[in-house]
Amino acid sequence: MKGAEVAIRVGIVMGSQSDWATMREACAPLDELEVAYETRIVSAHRTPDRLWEYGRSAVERGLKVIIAGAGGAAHLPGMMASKTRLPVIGVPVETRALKGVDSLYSIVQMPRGFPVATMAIGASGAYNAGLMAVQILALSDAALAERLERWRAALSASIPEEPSDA
Ligand SMILES: Nc1c(C(=O)O)ncn1[C@@H]1O[C@H](COP(=O)(O)O)[C@@H](O)[C@H]1O
Repeated sequence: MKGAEVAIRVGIVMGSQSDWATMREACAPLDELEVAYETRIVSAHRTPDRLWEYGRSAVERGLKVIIAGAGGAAHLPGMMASKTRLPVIGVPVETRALKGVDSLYSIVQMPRGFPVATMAIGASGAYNAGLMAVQILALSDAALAERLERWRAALSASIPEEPSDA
């Protein structure tokens, strides 16, 4: 749900347009569970002033959670976490040279005091980042918690008990 009328609670930022193919996966659970979000390209390396302003204004703009995805020398999630007290969920984007292990290590090894909740590499990590944002918001939103419970029950029910050849 790309927020127009409703309050935007989740900010999805990524280091480059080239991350969008991965980061769009984070939108799926937010759309399904009716959580408004915005998407922005913000780079610690290429647009440091944009990063600073985004992190500085995030709380006053009403955001509750930030999802940050980047690849390679992925400093964006950590730098975002240094600028805002909002929870930052990091998504390591897969890279050609090092398969995203470079991104993962860049994001996950934060110094004590400034954590980034780091997901798995790639599209599944981005999807889970969206879901994690929903879970955080559901802590203080009973209607969302209810939708999330139903969504989880439906997912569990869709998993077959036995494997099949089909
Ligand atoms: N890791 C970062 C940051 C950052 O961390 O600030 N800014 C861009 N990038 C990454 O560079 C990769 C290649 O970007 P291009 O495809 O634009 O050359 C992307 O995965 C992006 O996240």
